[in-house]
Amino acid sequence: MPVQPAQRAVTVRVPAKVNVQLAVGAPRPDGFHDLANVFLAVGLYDHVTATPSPTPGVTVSCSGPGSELVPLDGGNLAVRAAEALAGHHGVAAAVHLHIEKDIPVAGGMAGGSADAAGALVACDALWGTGTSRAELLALCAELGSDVPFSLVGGAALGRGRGERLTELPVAGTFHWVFALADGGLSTPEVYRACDRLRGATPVPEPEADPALLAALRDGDAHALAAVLVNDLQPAAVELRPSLAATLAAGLAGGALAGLVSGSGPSCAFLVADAESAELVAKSLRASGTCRAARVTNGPAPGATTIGSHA
Ligand SMILES: C[C@@](CO)(OP(=O)(O)O)[C@H](O)COP(=O)(O)OP(=O)(O)OC[C@H]1O[C@@H](n2ccc(N)nc2=O)[C@H](O)[C@@H]1O
Ligand SMILES: Nc1ncnc2c1ncn2[C@@H]1O[C@H](COP(=O)(O)OP(=O)(O)O)[C@@H](O)[C@H]1O
Repeated sequence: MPVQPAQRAVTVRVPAKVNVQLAVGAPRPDGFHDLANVFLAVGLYDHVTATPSPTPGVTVSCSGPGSELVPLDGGNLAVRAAEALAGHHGVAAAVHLHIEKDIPVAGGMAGGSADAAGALVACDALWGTGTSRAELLALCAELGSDVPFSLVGGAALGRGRGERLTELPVAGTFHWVFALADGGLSTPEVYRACDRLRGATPVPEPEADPALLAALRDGDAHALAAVLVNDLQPAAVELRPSLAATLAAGLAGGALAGLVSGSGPSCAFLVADAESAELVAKSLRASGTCRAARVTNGPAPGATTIGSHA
């Protein structure tokens, strides 16, 4: 039976992520790095709404914190996603995307990737193109290394440049506090700084840590805290030395462990429970070492359609 297109606007909710392990290999000839990237989706969300447009093409608007930093042209990853889906199916795109931001922009929490995954799912429903999960994942991987995970959510190990996913079992809920920083860090610049800091030191093949996978599977926050690791952290801290004080403030405030989230500059603190999360967030706010502190938890679901509306 042909898929019936939705006539009205479609809204999709998409989560942020933290990398609980980010093992980075040597640079590849194509400029990317092979990774063992253990993603955990957390409950800070952007919302992407796709509305039929009377004129051909893809337009975008954005609201919420940091929206002034989001490009509103073809450089927007959500616009590229809608264009890629239209191209894949040979349909003419005529859509307006609205992004309601809550994921910090350029914060190492995959906000642009989330918006791309959200736009794919929203446009697919709006256009009734019935794209299979496998096709969606392939489109995601073309858009960016982190985009497949934004679609899938939960927890997953990303191999290759992070786009080849194996979903991971997780028991229970892990509680987190994110310390948000003013301004962003450029992902390519952080990878370049990582290479520079390593110099001629031989770089081992990145491998997922079995103890970390077991901690996720067992829902053991103390065990996870002992093995959190981000190979990009020294580079992020070198580019933004103030992150050292942020990391120290979270630990002094009672976090089990802290690390830079992906390429930064957001810092993620794993805490024992929801009550400790509030205390650590309060302590971080009082420390003056971050712009804001947000309490959340994971795993969170991936891109989820939350409604079709007028
Ligand atoms: C570091 C991570 C950790 O999950 O995320 P963020 O913290 O930035 O969100 C990712 O590897 C970012 O993934 P994403 O932001 O999708 O990167 P892409 O658009 O694919 O690539 C942007 C640039 O980052 C570098 N890059 C990215 C992925 C990778 N495995 N190796 C790289 O060297 C390359 O310089 C590339 O040109
Ligand atoms: N929809 C989008 N939301 C946020 N940033 C976007 C978007 N589309 C493109 N960008 C660009 O991507 C850069 C990285 O943003 P983001 O994905 O939020 O951070 P990170 O790569 O650190 O996780 C931004 O500086 C911005 O120029």
